[in-house]
Amino acid sequence: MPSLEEELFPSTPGKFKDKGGSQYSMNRQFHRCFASTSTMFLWALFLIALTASYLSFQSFMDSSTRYFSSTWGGLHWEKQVRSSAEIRRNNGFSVLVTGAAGFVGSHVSLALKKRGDGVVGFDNFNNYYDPSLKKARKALLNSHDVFIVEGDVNDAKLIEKLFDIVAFTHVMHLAAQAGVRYAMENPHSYVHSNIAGLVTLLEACKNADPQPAIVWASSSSVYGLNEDVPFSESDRTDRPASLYAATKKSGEAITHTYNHIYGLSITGLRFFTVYGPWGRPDMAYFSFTKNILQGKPITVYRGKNRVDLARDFTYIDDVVKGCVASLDTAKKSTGSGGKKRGPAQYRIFNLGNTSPVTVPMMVGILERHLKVKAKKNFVDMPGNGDVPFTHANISLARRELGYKPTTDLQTGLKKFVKWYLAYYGYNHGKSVKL
Ligand SMILES: O=C(O)[C@H]1O[C@H](OP(=O)(O)OP(=O)(O)OC[C@H]2O[C@@H](n3ccc(=O)[nH]c3=O)[C@H](O)[C@@H]2O)[C@H](O)[C@@H](O)[C@@H]1O
Repeated sequence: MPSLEEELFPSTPGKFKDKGGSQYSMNRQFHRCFASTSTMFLWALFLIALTASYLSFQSFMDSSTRYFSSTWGGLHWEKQVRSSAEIRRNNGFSVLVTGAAGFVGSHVSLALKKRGDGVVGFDNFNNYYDPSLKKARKALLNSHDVFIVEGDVNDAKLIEKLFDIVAFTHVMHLAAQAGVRYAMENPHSYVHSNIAGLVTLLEACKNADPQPAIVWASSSSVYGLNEDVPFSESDRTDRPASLYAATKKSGEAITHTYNHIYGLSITGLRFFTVYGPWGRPDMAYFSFTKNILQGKPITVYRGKNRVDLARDFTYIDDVVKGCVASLDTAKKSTGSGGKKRGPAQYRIFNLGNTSPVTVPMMVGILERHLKVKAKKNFVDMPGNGDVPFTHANISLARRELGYKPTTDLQTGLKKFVKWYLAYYGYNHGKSVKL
């Protein structure tokens, strides 16, 4: 005899043999029908309860994850933000520096703090390159009373909170997914930081009252396949050679929209291969130094017809002066309550050095400073987003910002090598840090 369970939930279709007809059969059908309706009802209830408990569990998990992983909030945290933002000079600024634990961000933060501006840093400490270097930069900034908020530029709530606490006069937006060739490995990280993150930040700036003026990092890579030298701001930038360049170019278009609709004051800076102490380990001069000291070979790319690649390498201190001058000359944003009250400033500047150096020449300078011969493998430039050369025309920045780079590659790399040896020692990664 089949059990009730078997009757209600027959395990095989073969069990339904009675096609009906008899009273007994009709009763059974009625019973079956009633039983299946009430069962369906019970099941529906069960599913609703299950869904509801799943949803509340999810929201509990969300809030608890946020609570546990959150490194922001609370009275002490707010006090740190406020104190870091304190202005200590007449007519000084309070600046939110995104990417403050990064290469350019840490240098700019220090320069601003040293002259008496209030600086609040912001960084997500991601592991694109060794986060311990970012932590070391953070420690350096902390020792100069610059507090770095740990967070992602996509975190709208956190940015909004920062604007609630501090009426930032300026935002120096340097947080980005950098690196030209890595874009082929991890394309979405570029969209996440350089596009989505940028929009989130601009939304917060647009809503802030007063609105800050924004200075942000574009890139020389936007010139892409441009062949007019030197590169001028008015040259074509619609032929990017990498997704990285495309996201920076998009950033220029996006910031223009926010300037046009909401009156945000915008200055975009096209950096040209910035290098120096506390630099980025993913960049060629840095990774070459590491390999040369460890006796490992380096790969030197060559362009078409074996032409050497060249870059307008720009020293960090020169770039910092350009960044600070951009903040100093930025006009106020004109919007409030999400509405533009009048036309706002929109600028783009090249911050380069105006004297390109070939990659093999850069290696030669490193060899001299390191007193070690490099093992060079020359390889044809892979089609991975690289451009053959960059060369900045800086007349506009000179005229409008008083920008005047003073450090040649020889001098700048000497300072870099000195820092590198003090920081890592001669055998980076193989011996104890000095
Ligand atoms: O100024 C810019 O627009 C860009 O400058 C650099 O990009 P890049 O000039 O490609 O800098 P590196 O990655 O340090 O490369 C410098 C040169 O060395 C070459 N290289 C790189 C790596 C390598 O193993 N071998 C090699 O010959 C590259 O082809 C390039 O010509 C930065 O990485 C970007 O974030 C920045 O936006």
